[in-house]
Amino acid sequence: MPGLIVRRGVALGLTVRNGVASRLTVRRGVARGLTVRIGVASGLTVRRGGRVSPDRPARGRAWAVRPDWGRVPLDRPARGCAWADRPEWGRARADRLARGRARADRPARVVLGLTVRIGVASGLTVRRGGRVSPDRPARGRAWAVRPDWGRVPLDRPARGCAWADRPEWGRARADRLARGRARADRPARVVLGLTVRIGVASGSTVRRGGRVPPDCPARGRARPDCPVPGVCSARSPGTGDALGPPPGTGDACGPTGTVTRMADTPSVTAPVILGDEPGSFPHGVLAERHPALVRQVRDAFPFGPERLRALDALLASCADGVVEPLPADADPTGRDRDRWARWGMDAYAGRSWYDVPWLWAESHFYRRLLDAVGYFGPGAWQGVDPFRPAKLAELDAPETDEELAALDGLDELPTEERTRALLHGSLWGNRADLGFRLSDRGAGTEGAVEALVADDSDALWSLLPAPGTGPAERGPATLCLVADNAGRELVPDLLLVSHLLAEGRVDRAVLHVKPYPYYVSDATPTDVLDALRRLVAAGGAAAAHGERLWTALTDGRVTVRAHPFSCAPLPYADMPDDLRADFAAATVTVLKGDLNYRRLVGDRWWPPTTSFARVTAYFPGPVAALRTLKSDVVTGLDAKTEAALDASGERRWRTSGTHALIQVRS
Ligand SMILES: O=P(O)(O)OC[C@H]1O[C@](O)(CO)[C@@H](O)[C@@H]1O
Repeated sequence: MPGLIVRRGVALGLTVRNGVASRLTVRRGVARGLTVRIGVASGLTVRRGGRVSPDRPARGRAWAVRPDWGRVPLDRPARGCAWADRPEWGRARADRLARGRARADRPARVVLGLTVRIGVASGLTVRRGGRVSPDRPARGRAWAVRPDWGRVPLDRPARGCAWADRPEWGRARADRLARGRARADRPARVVLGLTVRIGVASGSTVRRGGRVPPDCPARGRARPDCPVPGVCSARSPGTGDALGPPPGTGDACGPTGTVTRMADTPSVTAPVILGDEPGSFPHGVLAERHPALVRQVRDAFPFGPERLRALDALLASCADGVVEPLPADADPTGRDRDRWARWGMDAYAGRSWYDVPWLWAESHFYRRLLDAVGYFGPGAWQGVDPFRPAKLAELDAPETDEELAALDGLDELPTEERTRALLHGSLWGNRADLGFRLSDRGAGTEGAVEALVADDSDALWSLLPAPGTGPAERGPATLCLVADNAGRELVPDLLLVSHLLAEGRVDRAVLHVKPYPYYVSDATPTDVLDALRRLVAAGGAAAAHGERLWTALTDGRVTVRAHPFSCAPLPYADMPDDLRADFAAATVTVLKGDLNYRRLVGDRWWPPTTSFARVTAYFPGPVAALRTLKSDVVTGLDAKTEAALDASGERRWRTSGTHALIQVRS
């Protein structure tokens, strides 16, 4: 219903947090501060499509008011009445003060806000080694104490005694509460901290336009009978794609245009990972890896002036610019532009690459890179995979020869061991990722903790029929394997499929690959053919697998699918109906790799002990993840494993690819 919504509210909150962590320098200090911020902002956002995500200030929870000029992104106020309010004049950024309910405050048109903050912080930091500047914190200036377990990055407290304190258990993040003196608090190893927060926030939001559920605007508090987190426009016929809820939230549109949580999706959620924290892994991917990739592709082909200009423009944009709509010539059919519009382009165009969900930004980068090289044509470069030379080089590498030759020895092993070896080959094959190698020079260090941080392989095997039982006795068993990288990952994936077919543990396999080159080495149909040829040409046991797969492809027991959603910048919770039906029909769906994992659980700052089964409850059938850890998101760890990883001193255990997991939801 088009309309006007006015919201007002006041929230009071008190948070007391404390923590102790251990190792290394000693700093002591007490800071007291009082900040009063008053902001008035007005801005105008023009959107097409009229989608409005209403505010969801839950009962008893504070919410954020952000007086930004112009663009207003997500506010995610903390659980337990912390609040977020950052009156940045200029580029608006997301506040992620703590885990908790997310609230989208996007299409705000006029925002008035008043925040009073009172803070007391005291702390003790112990450091060994490293460089310590004892003269800061200076008298009269507050500084931040952050009782984080694990990595402690930059704190930049505000001028005039503002203070930042964000006791996240898990990965610490930068606080950039305001411009002002920065102070590096990095290699702290022992941190004791106590934080008291007292907050009062009041604000009002006025919105015009869009579709607003009339029963939801709360006064002071949201009404408990107002569970609708977003409003949908009509479904786009034939695509199955949902329109309406903020892209990447995991919400979906029901057929009537109302928003529903995906069935069984846990109501508790966590902040979406963004790339806006200098020094963080996602930021490094956007700020360093992407420009490096553009340069690499630029040097690898004899592109003409037009392509070179496009690559240079992408180089300038991807590190410092904003997301731009797809140009008209990027997609002669127009279909892809429509898809990207549904996948969030309208909401994100004009925003910094760093301020949109990291998954979205990263995925979109690859789409732009293909535009720049002329992949979508028309022209001589149409359909030329810019990553193919690297993929082929990997297939031809001596390491691949060695791995294929080792297959000959596998036949000696009992079936169970062979099955395990092939599963692990496929799992660890995920480390062979060309994009990842661009920046991961430190990977390879084995830590004190078991490399496999979760192992549900027994549960995986229990989903498949026992070897030797035929489909006549128990109905056909179908494996959906959602592949990840080509080359040295795809080869062991194919070997696993071939083995399971040979053992009679699956009768059919559907191999999902990407419709176009993506994340450097992700497998496309062409890469499947290259891998198959490589197997057949290798001789020995490898060739036998290659021939078995060849036959299975020709008789339909193995099929290859390249669904457009495989290159969508969204979580699987937003998958369209036809893909959902595919997964629903499978006996089990195995998702390979890091990117698929991010999309499966949602690319969010979950506490690592969050139940994998809960966050994947929306998935339409039994699902397994085989992944080496190459980005921050992780779920399903037991508390002991998490503690051991944090205590291990391997600061990059989430991102270095040294650890892996096999997780299953039956
Ligand atoms: O090939 P994979 O395992 O999906 O890994 C790709 C991953 O690599 C990264 O680009 C970083 O290593 C992540 O952003 C992404 O999730």
